[in-house]
Parts: sequence; C-alpha cells; structure tokens
Amino acid sequence: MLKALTSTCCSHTSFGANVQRHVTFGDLTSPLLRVLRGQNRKSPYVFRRFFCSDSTDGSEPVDPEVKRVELSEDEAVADSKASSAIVSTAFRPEDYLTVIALPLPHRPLFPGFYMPIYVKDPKLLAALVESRKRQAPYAGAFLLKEEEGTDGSELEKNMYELKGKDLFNRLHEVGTLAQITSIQGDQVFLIGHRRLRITEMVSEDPLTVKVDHIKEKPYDKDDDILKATSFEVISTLRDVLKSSPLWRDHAQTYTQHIGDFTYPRVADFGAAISGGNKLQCQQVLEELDVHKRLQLTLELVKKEMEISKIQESIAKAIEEKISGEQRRYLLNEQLKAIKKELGLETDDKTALSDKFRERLDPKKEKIPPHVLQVIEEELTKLQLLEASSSEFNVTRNYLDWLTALPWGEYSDENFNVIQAHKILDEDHYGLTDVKERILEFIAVGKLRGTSQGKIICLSGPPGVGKTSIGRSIARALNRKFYRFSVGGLSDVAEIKGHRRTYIGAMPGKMVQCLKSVGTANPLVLIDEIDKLGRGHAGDPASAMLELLDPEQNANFLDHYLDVPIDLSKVLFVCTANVLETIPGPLLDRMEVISIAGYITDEKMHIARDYLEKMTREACGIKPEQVEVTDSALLALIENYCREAGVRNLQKQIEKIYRKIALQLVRQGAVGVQLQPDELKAKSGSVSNETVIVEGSDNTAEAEIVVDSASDQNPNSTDQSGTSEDTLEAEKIHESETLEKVLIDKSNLDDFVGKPVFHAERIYDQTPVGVVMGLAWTSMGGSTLYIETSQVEQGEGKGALNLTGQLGDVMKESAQIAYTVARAILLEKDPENPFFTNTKIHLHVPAGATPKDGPSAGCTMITSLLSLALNKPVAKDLAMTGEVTLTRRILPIGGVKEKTIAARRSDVKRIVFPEANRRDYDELAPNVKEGIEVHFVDDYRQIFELAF
Ligand SMILES: Nc1ncnc2c1ncn2[C@@H]1O[C@H](COP(=O)(O)OP(=O)(O)OP(=O)(O)O)[C@@H](O)[C@H]1O
Repeated sequence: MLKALTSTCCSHTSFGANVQRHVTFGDLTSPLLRVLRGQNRKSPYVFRRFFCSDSTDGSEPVDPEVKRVELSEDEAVADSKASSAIVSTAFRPEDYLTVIALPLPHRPLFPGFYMPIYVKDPKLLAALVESRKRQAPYAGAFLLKEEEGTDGSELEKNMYELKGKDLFNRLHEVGTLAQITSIQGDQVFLIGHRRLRITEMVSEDPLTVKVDHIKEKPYDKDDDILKATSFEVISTLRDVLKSSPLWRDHAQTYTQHIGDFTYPRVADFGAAISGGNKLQCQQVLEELDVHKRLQLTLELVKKEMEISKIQESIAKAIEEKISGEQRRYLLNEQLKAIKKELGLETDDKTALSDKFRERLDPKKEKIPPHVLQVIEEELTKLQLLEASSSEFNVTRNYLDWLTALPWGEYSDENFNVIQAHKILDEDHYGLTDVKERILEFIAVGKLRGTSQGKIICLSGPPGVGKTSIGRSIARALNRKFYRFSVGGLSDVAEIKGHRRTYIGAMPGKMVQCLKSVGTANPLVLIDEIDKLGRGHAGDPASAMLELLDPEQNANFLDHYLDVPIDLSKVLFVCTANVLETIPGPLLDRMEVISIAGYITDEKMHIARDYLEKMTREACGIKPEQVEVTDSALLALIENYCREAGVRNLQKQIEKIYRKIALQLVRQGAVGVQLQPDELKAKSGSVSNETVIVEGSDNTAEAEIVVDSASDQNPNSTDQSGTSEDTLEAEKIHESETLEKVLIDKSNLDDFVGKPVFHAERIYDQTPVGVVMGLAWTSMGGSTLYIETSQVEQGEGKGALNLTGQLGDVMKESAQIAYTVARAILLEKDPENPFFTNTKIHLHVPAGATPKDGPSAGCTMITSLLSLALNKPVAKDLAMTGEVTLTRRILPIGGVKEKTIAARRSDVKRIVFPEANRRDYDELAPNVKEGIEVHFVDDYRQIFELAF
C-alpha cells in the first residue's frame, strides 16, 4: 500500500526511478536534518528538492543553484547564460501572482513533494518551456474537479480537451505553487512550494490565473492538543511504515527527523503519503487551521494503519495455507520415524510381508512344498527390493496371486444321488441323458470316496439349455460355478496367462477362476468351445487340450504363476452347437452328450412348468391374476416358436407377461382413482376437497386428498374409521376390478402379434418331381424339398442343372442320384428315353440358404424318378439317407433332430437308413409317437414305398 502511496507522489515508474535518485533518504539524512534546523544555508537545494518548507514559509529565497542542479547539462549551460542577464530576486516564489494553471487529474500536489505530470497540450507545453527559459519556472497546480456521472478514466481523457473558461471552472480553487524542475518531452516534473488560491482568470489559452498566496492560520506551537495530535500522526506513521518492509528504511530516516518538522508539514506529509482519495487530500490542502489539518491527516493515516493490518493478515493467511501442507508432510514423516524408532509400526514392506504370511498361515499345511518354497523366496526378495521400483510391484502382484489361490481347499461335495436328482429336475425338464450322466458321476464319486475331474461336452442347437444345465449341475454337486466363453478366443495368453516380465501381465482364465471361486474343485463351464478362434501366436486349441486333459491338468502350468497347479479335481463342462468344428484331439477327450432340441410336447412342459413360472415371478404377477390356456401355449409353440430350443419361446412368454403386467397396472390405477367416490358413498364424511378431485386421473393426487381429509380431524373416530375403510375399499376394489387376464388362442395375437413362422410345408400335396427330405443344421433339424423340373426335350438333350446354393458334396450327391435314377428307370421301364432326351433342373429351396451334405441322396433319386415316371410321391412321406452308386443307403446324423422336424411338418412316414435303426430305437417314446419309420439299406426299398 505504501509503495502505491509513494508512487502517487511520483506516479510514473520511469520517473519513480528518477525520484529515487533524487530522494535517497539515507544520503539526505544529515543535510535534511541540518536544513530543517536551519543550519546549512549554503546548500538548501537538497532540502528544497525534497521538502521545501523554507520556501513555502516565504522566508527563504529560491537559490538559482537549485535550478542548476535540476537541469540537464545542456540546459545548465543555456541557463547559466540566461541567468547572467536576469536579476536573481526575480525568482522569489511569493512574487508570482499570475501563473499558468496546470490541471492535476489524480491528486493535489502537496508542498515539498515531487510530481511528474504529462502535458499533452502543445501550446501549454511551449508556454511552460518558455517560462522556464525566462527564469520564471513556476506554475500553479490545481486538482481537477470530477464531472458528475463520469469515472476517473474519462476525466484524464477529457482533461486534454478542456480549454480556457471550461478548464477554469473545473479547477479546485486551492492549489499549489509548483516549481518546474525539468521538462523531458511532454513530461514535466513539479515540486510543490506553497498554497495558492485562484482569484481570477487572466488569459484563456494557455489558462493563466491570478492567485493569492495563502498561509496557515497562526497557531500556538506549545499548544498541548496540537502537540499530541501531531505526535499521534507521527507515531501512527511510524507504525505504518514499520509494518511495510519495503519502506522500513525510509521510515527510519523519516521518523528520526520528523520531530523537527513543523505541525503543518507533518500534516501535509501524512496526507501526501496516505492512501486517501483525491477529495480527502484536497480537503487537507485547503485546510488552513493547523489543528484541523492534523486531525484530517490523522484520520487518513489511521485508516492506512488499518489497511496495513488487513494486508498483513491476508499475507499471513496465504502464507499459512501454503506452508500448512508442507508442515503436515514433515510432521507425518517425523511421526513415521518416531513410530518406527519405538517399534510401534513397521514399514510398508514388512506390513506387506505380514499380510501375505497372514493369508498363508491357515493353509500352510495344504500348500504343496514347491509352491511354499517359491513363496518364501519371493517374500525374501520383496524385502530386498526398493519399494518404488517396478520389480517390487511385479513381485508384490505375483505374491498376491500366489497366496490368494485356494491351495488344497475343496467344497464338500454332494454325493446324495436323490437330492441331486431333485435339484436337476427342479431346474430343467427332460434332458434325461444329461441328468443320468451326472447322477452316474455322483454315484462313482460316492463309491470311490472322492470325485474326479471330467470333461462333459453338451452339444446341441441354441436355447436348449446347455448353459443353464451347467449351472444346475454345479448346484446339484454343491460345487462352485465359474463360466467363461471361449468363442472367438485367439490368444493363448487368455488360457495360459502372460509371462510375468510383460507390463500388465495377468494369469490365465483358470487361475482367475480359482481365485474368484476360492475352491480347487469348482465346476467350470467352457461355453462355445466349437467357436474357439485360430490364434496367430500359439494355438488356443492346444492350450485348451492341456487345460482339459485329465492326464495333463494335474500339473497345469500357467505362464504367469510359473508353478504347477492341480486342476484334476475341476469338473469341466463344455458347450457346443456343432461337434464338427471342435478340434479332434479335444473332442476325443470329452464325453459328448447331445441335446437334440425339444418336440412340441416337451416345449409345452418346459413353458408351463419352468418358463411361465420364472417369467411370472420376474414380472411380479400372482398366479391368480393370469391364465394362459393350453391352446394358447400350443399355438404359441406351433406358430411362433418352431425352432429346436426354447429361448425364443421364453422371449415370447416374457412378452406376454410384460403386456399383462402393464394391463394389470392400468386397471389398478383406475381402481384407486375411483376410490374417493366409493368412500363418499360409504362414509359420507369426506371433505369438499375430495369432491373437487373427483374424476381426476391422478391416483397420487386422489390419495393425498383422502389423507388431508383425515389430517383435518385427527381425533375424530369417524376419520380413523375412514382410513381403515380406505384399505378395505382398496382390497375389495382391487379384487373386483383386477380381473383375471385370460390368454387364449383367440387373443394371442394381441400379445405377441401375428405369427411370424410359416409352416415349413410348402405343398399340401407334393406335385410330380417334388419330394420331402430331412436336413440337420446347428439350429436343429428341418424338412426340406427337392424339386425337379423338365427344362426341354429333344434327341440327346439329356442333362442336369443344379441350383439352390448347393455345396460340393451335395452337388456330387446330385450327380450320383442322376446316375442311379437313370439306371433304375432303365430297369423299371427300359423303353423310357426320359433321361436321355430331357434337360432337367434340380432345385433345393430356399435358395438363399447354403446347403451341403450327402444325406439328401435318396430324396434326389426319388424326385428324379417321380419326374421321369410322372408319378407324385405320397405327401406324408419324408426321407433321408446317403446313396452309393450301387444304390446302397448309408447312415446319416441327427436322427432325433430329423424326427422332431418331421413331426413338426406333419410327416407320418419317415425313411431312415438301416444303420440308423439303433439311434432311432434310443429315442424317447414321446419323440417317436405317431411316426411310422422304415429302415432301408437299398434304394429299391424306397422305390416301393414312394411309388
Ligand atoms: N429343459 C429345460 N427346462 C427348463 N428350462 C429350459 C430347458 N431348456 C432350456 N431352458 C431355458 O432356456 C433358456 C436358454 O437356455 P441356455 O441359455 O442354457 O441355452 P444354450 O443351449 O446354452 O444356448 P446357446 O447355445 O445359444 O448358448 C434358459 O433360460 C433355460 O432355463
């Protein structure tokens, strides 16, 4: 603040430096003292330059030497010439009664102080230069009055535009006689001398005014009040200056001598360096009563003191804030050191080691010795490493994994076959093969006393419950369940882990599994094993082999862990949609259980007993609120969800129940809305407010109104009766309005839309040349037609065209069929030249679906013969079987799927190869129901059946 204050006296930094040079208080100490005491009359300029009290008194003439010191060397030379011609008495300040008026924008100039100003008006500047040359270096400095409604910045701008009378009117009457010490460019340096008062204007441009020199009113130097006030000003100034380190030196110099100043000087000095605004300063300047002036100054410096205190406290607060953090850090460090010294706390490393040892201790007996050894070595290494090194982190993470694994921890297995059976039945309908296999596994475990790790592979179309049965098996065996999908997995590191040297290295899935389940005998479900990716670095299939092979996995080596772990107690269950894509060696180690898909009857059971129940609970609907009829369910299965699995069926059921939930909530909303009406009828004591809300749609609002009715009269028994009635009414109403939602075949459309599934059966009566075959895909079995048609006829035009996105095997199969059909026709009707003279087109719809495989061989022959003989084939007959050139029928795959598909398409008779008789015999009776199967090993038998 003081810096700012002082710079107001010399408000330009460039000039500030100048001032510093002139006003070096340390240097001036003795001359100033002497001048103030009137001892050194020879060189009064030093004093005058700083504090011109003698000149302002009017007792001291200005020495021409004063000027010489202030001028530059050139000016001094010129000046010396000029001065020789002018009488020195011409420079007495009190002789100046007409002066050029200089406007001051910011602060008044106090006697004894420097002030640089800029003079932008060239005429004025020229006049000042001229007057200096004429040995009359004095002007009047007057503070400019502020125009109403303007701020300071505009004042300076406008100042240069003010001229003559306007300027005159804007000047404060009282100002200072200012000596022009030097002029550099448009910068003029002034020293204040004595107070002036404007009496009249003399000329306009530059503004020249007549002035009176004014003096303070006489005062008694020994007046105690005056003395006390001035001392108070001095002591306050001393305090202010002391608290500001920047001005401490100056303060010392000043305060040493300030006692020698006259009272008016002390007042002027205090006001000049204070931070008072320009009007306050002007007030001090205008005040001629010394006591009053001192009081005004005292006010200003006291204020300065307060500001200085605030400044100090702000600085202190900030300093404290910054150093606080640092202090806390240091204290913390000290605290740590002290604690360590006293043995109260160990350092990070020891704490870490202790944590790991704590983990190890309870299972130390079960940990294999070689693993224990590695752990001990690593723990020792941890102590030797620098805590901030990367190696330390690697070792810490490694130890974390090693100690977190469930070494020798097993969950108590369930060997109770009956209980396991119950659990399996609870979760899934049917799936007898799978369930039987699991029960066998449990039985063996019970007899042996321990269970073994095994690999079961569940294969089948999507949505038949492969994944969910895996979870159910874990529940039945009381093992922890962990599932991970290897579909598209191409990085071996996912299975075997990264080597520890890599940044961000992680162990493989199996180690992660063991850590997360916390037991060494979980059930691990490896999903989508048929979609295992082909790795660019390493072969994931081989890694899987190591993981799954019971011979190898007792010592499974994870790259990260680097110590063998025993996975032989883990039960692996894999799922796959097709077996073909599973790598041979892997498949060889698995026990495959295929789940073929469900027939309508099974789907009905699953929907009724499992999916519906599950969905109903998930939607929060009570069994009595809804009824889905058998016919609706049947229609849903037959017309909407004809695929092998039940996932789509589940989705449709969920759709139905969501719609029911919405319907119920809507009904409920209507019910509560009507409530106030009912209450009115019942109790007749509902306030008017209720009536207002009658018919409102907003349930919440209606409820609030009823509440407020009871609030109004809390003690009334009538009212409490009303709230009970409310609940009662709610219940009655709910049961009345919430009608049971009935879903029947007729309104099924409203819930699930129109059927999307059109019958696979294109023809009601198969025309000539069209025969139904049976196919099998990863989505399950399906029926498909083989169509043949005649393109053109002519001598020797016999040929065969194939369409329908057939694969190579199927194309070859068609060629074989063509040959066999020709041979058979030759046998049956030697005269018939059909194949020789007819170009035939064979197509397999739908054209957009790629098809392959040899199993449509016998269907193709039948189709070609039907066309050649111009005889349609029985409509309820479907066939499948690969044919050799010698007409033998070879076995096919997917007997169950094909049977199910045939039943879906209302086929009554199926032709299967004789070699598949065993597969068929194994099918559950409900799958075979209503089907007449013919097993054939030669095409001739099919010919008899078809025609
Ligand atoms: N036999 C069944 N009894 C009861 N629910 C079943 C049965 N089969 C399947 N589900 C139900 O069908 C849904 C789909 O089953 P899941 O997800 O296990 O099929 P998935 O065979 O694993 O299919 P994907 O091959 O696509 O993985 C599950 O909610 C499951 O509960």
